[in-house]
Amino acid sequence: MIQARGLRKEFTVRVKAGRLRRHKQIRAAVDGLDLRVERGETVGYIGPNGAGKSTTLKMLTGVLTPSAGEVRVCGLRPVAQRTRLALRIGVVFGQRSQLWWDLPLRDSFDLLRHVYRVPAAEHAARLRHCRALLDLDDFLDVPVRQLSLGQRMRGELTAALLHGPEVLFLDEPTIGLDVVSRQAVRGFLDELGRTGDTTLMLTTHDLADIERLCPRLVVIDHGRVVHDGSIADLHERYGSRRLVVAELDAPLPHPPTLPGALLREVAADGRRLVYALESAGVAQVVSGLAGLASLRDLSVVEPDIEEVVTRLYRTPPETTAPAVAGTG
Ligand SMILES: Nc1ncnc2c1ncn2[C@@H]1O[C@H](COP(=O)(O)OP(=O)(O)OP(=O)(O)O)[C@@H](O)[C@H]1O
Repeated sequence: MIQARGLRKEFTVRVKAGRLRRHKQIRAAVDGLDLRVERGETVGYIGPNGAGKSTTLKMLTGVLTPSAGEVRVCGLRPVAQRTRLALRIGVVFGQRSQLWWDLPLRDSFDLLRHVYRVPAAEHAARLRHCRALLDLDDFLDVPVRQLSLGQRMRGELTAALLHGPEVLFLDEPTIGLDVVSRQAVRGFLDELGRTGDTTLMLTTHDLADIERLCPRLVVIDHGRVVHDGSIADLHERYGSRRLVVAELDAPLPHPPTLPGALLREVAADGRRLVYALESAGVAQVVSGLAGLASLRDLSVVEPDIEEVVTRLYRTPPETTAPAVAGTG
């Protein structure tokens, strides 16, 4: 559904060269991007501020003309075939609206039916589905300008889906939303992704979005892909470890050394030990500990996505290991 090869976008910027002088410099916001996304995939497209995510989405949706490289979405060239492409994709850019500001949401949806020439029955069925899942009924008759951000975002999602797009692009769909709206939007996208009919590509800074929605993560930095794979691949690559946390009835004279596990932490009173699993499994560590001490409580802590993403963003792109191969 999405294919990009050597995709590049340069911008000319003016940089300071002395007290009053400025000279022009060309900067690549996207620098040779290769990407292939299959039908029905959900891809999280993440990276630090200024990495080139929005610029990529703008090239994929035909808003920006690439400086170099090839790109196809639904087999179409986004800029040259923008009108045809618009019928096959949906776009939700958090900062922009595709709704009519002074009209009630319901009327915006109706207008979109005419813009996209969607048969009435199809339109009604999709709208029914979105109304139910996104709880739109309370504010369907309210002018868009009076909606809260969360209500508007639910309206934007509906608007983007009423013509039955094959690919949905979302730029920060949960930014600025309260907890309830965020959960509603996330749950809706999760369901949409699971049905497998719609290909989803979303940018986000919200790690909960990533964990809930994205079986595949493409991470970019300075316009280049630095990781393409699952969250598990990311943990693997950065050596994230599951932790076994043991609470003891009484402290041991020396915290035990266990094969295949690294002692990470001992609480001041010696009753709480934290082991990071290396080659050992949970069962091995637990039975090792149980043979040496009386255990009060045990828990296993999964590796933290925030920690691994922080480490990934801090690693300069030149020194980042080659990307893990994604699907296709
Ligand atoms: N129209 C423009 N003119 C000049 N530079 C631009 C333009 N648009 C983007 N850039 C630059 O390109 C780089 C990538 O910007 P982009 O908006 O794609 O990043 P992003 O990954 O979406 O960032 P964020 O997470 O902050 O939204 C940035 O350095 C930005 O300043």
